[in-house]
Amino acid sequence: MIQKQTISPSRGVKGDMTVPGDKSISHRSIMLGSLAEGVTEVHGFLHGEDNHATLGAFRAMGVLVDELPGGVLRIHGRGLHGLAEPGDVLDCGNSGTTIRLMTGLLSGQNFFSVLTGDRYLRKRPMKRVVGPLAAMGARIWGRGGGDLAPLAIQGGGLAPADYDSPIASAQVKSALLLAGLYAEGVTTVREPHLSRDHSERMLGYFGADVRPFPGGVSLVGHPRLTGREVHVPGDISSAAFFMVAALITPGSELLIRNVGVNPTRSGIIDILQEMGGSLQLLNERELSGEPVADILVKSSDLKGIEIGGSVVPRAIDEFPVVSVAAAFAEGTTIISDARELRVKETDRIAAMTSALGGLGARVEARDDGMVIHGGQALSGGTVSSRGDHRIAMSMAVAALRATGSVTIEDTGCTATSFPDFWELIERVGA
Ligand SMILES: O=C(O)C1=C[C@@H](OP(=O)(O)O)[C@@H](O)[C@H](O)C1
Ligand SMILES: C=C(OP(=O)(O)O)C(=O)O
Repeated sequence: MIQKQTISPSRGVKGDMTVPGDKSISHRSIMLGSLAEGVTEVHGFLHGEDNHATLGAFRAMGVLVDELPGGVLRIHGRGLHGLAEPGDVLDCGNSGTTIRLMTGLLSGQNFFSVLTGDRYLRKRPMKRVVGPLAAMGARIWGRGGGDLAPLAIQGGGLAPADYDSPIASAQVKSALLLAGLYAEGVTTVREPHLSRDHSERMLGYFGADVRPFPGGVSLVGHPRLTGREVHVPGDISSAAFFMVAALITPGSELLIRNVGVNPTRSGIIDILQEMGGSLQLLNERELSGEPVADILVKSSDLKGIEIGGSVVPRAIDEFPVVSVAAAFAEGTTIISDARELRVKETDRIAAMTSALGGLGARVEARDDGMVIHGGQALSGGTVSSRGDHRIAMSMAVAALRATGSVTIEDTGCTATSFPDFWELIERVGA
């Protein structure tokens, strides 16, 4: 699945498009649909490898899921206590969201399970969920003293959590909330900045008693979840590649329809607008408890800015493509407070510094971010994604404005979050 792609400079990114469904919301729809009573129908589900890993795990625990025409999923919920002990190791593939959220959920089950993943996932830190879940009473074993997958879990007998998370991580928060479903009493998680709140919203949508408050969220254990129809909006993290493509390529005008603009995810819009980007939100509405809009983007002269603090978790997956926007902006962009980028599918600070630098951009890596001196022409050349979907797609965007063709190596990874990325980018002007 290695593959490579060559992209030539573009003469404009134009059209009217949609992006596939939100990856985070798609994961949660399978999880909560499986734990609910009755049927959940999921429209707009993201059929990517990460979400299929989650789907496979629930099927392995006895959940019946039909695939209807148009990619719609019909999940036959088994109720909070209806999952069966899986007969084999559950493979989370490349997906951090799958393994961390499942670790929480499986901590609440009265059975034994083992979670693993691919060679990238097996290097990512799991102590951030294993530690607080163990404090709730879960028994979890893993390599590296419990920090690395495979993880073996003997769940059950949980006490509620009252946890101050040192990092703003929706995966940590969600793992504890999912475990909290199985604890008698109120589970509370606080975080330094608000991370994406899809779990809270969907738990509420399925009937759980969830109470967000400034600085955190509480959940009452043992709820009764009821199956519902879920309409998944387009993934803003996928739309972000097209936003930056249109902004940096002269002569562009692009309408991206039906994008999720939940304020805990829309940091990319704020960042690009502050850089001087022309992005307009049209037709704002709500879909299954999530805000949605169409986004009109026009080519713009961007300028460098300073990025840090609470916007970082609101745009955490967009920093690779933000660094591309910054490379084509006038002046310097400084990204801080983004140390988390070092523990994603790959070290995204190192990967983008090397890929952009390899084409002639002036980029310095910092411990917790990057400094990008924009306005330097980027040449053609060959770069590697390092097996990380967001790096591959960000470099495809950079290639649209390079002075020669750019070959991106190891592009099969885009199937994790955006299987038709290459067709779509070609359709709008690559
Ligand atoms: O909860 C989620 O769906 C996600 C949370 C984020 O990870 P962290 O919780 O590690 O910040 C994000 O990077 C990931 O792509 C999806
Ligand atoms: C970090 C990501 O996902 P995950 O943590 O689920 O692997 C991502 O999609 O950029």
